[in-house]
Amino acid sequence: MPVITEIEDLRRIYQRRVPKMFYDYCESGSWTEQTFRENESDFDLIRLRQRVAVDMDNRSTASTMIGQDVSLPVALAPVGMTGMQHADGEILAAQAAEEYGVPFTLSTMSICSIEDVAEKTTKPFWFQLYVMRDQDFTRRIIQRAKDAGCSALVLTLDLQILGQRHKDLKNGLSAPPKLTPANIANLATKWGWGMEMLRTPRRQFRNIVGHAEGVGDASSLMAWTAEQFDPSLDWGKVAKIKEMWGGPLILKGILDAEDAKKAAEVGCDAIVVSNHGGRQLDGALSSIRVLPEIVEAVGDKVEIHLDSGIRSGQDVLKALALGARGTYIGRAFIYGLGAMGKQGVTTALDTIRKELDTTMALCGRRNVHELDRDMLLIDQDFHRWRRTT
Ligand SMILES: Cc1cc2nc3c(=O)[nH]c(=O)nc-3n(C[C@H](O)[C@H](O)[C@H](O)COP(=O)(O)O)c2cc1C
Ligand SMILES: O=C(O)C(=O)c1ccccc1
Repeated sequence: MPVITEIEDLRRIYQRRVPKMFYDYCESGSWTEQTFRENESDFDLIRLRQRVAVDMDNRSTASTMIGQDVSLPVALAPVGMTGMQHADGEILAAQAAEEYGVPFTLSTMSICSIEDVAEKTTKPFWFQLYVMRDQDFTRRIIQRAKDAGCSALVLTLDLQILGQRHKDLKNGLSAPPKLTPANIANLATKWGWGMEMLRTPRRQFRNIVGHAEGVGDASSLMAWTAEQFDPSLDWGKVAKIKEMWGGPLILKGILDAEDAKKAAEVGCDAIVVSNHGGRQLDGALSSIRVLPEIVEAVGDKVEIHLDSGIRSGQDVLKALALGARGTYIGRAFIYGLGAMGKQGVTTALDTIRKELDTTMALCGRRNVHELDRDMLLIDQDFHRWRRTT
C-alpha cells in the first residue's frame, strides 16, 4: 500500500480499484467541464499571508454547523450512487463521519436506503431531498427521514433537470452495471470491488423503490430524472417543504446573491453555495468566486456553507476566511471510499484536518473562528466576472 499524504493519492488508488463507469461518473462535470475545472483552479487565485511570532499553541479545528458540534467544519456531501463506489458505501461513509464527528448527508439517489443507514449508525445524519412530481412520494420520504431521526434536511435546488455528462452517456452508466462487452471486460479487472459487491444485497437505488422503474443506463437516467423530478419546484414549494419537514433546513445549490436573498426570505438554517461540483450548469462561476458577494448579501441572516472543488484543508481555510461557516466534500471522500472503504473516508477527513491545522498555524491563527479575509491575498482576476446590467 503506498503512503497516503494527500487527497490525490486516494484518487489514484480509487481509479485503479473501481469500474470505469463509476469512476467517470464521479470524476466528471457537465459539457465542456469548464466549471468543474475552475472549481479547483480558482482556489489558486487566493494566496495566504505568512504571519510569525504569534502564539499558536492549543489549536482546534472544532466548530458548529447549524448549531451542531463538528470536530472539523467539513461535512460529507450527498453523493448519488455512493453504494456503487464501494459495497455499502453510504453505510461506511456514515460510520466514518460519525466517528470523526462530522455530518454525513445521505442522498435521495443513494443505493443504501435511509433505513439501511439508520440501522448501522448511532448518531443522526442529514438527509438530502430531491423533489419529485409525486407529492405523495415527497411526503413519505420526508416522514421516513423524520422517523430515522435525521437532524437536517438538505434540499437541493440545482438539479430539477440533469446536466448532460458525456462520459456517463458513452459508458452506459447504470446501477447495477449493465453487462455490455466493454463493461464486462472492464469489470473483469476489478476483482476487489466485485467480490465485495457480491457480498451485499444493496446494489440498486433502495431509497426510491417503487419510483425507480425506468432507471436503466445513463440516457434513461436522464429521461427518468426529467420524468420524475418536479420541474415546477419554486420558492412557494420550497416553503411548503420547509413546513412539511419542520426541522433544520439547508438549501443547497445557491450560486447567485439574488437567490441567496430569496432563500433567506423563505427561511432556512443555512444555504450551500454550490454548483453541484460542476455537474449541472457548465459555464457557471466557481463557488469560491461567488462566495464573497453572497456573504455580503445574506451573511448576517443565514449561515453560509460552501462546496465544489474542495480538495485540501487549505481550500477549506480559504472558504472559511471568506465567510463560510462550513464546507462539504463530495469527490474527496468518494476517492477515499473507493480506494479503501471506511478507512479511506477517515483518511480523507484526517488529511484535510491536518492541512487545515498546519495552514492555520502558519498563518498565525489558532482556531477556525479566527479566520478572516485579512489573512488572504486575492488575485485581481478573482473579481473579473461581473454582470453587465
Ligand atoms: C458522483 C456525485 C454524485 C452526486 N450526487 C448528488 C446527489 O445525489 N444530491 C446532491 O444534492 N448532490 C449530489 N452531488 C453534488 C455534491 O453534493 C456536491 O455538491 C459536490 O460533489 C461538491 O463538489 P466536489 O465534488 O468538488 O467536492 C454529487 C456529486 C458527485 C461527484
Ligand atoms: O449525479 C448527480 O450529481 C446527481 O445528483 C444525480 C441526480 C439524479 C440521478 C442520479 C444522480
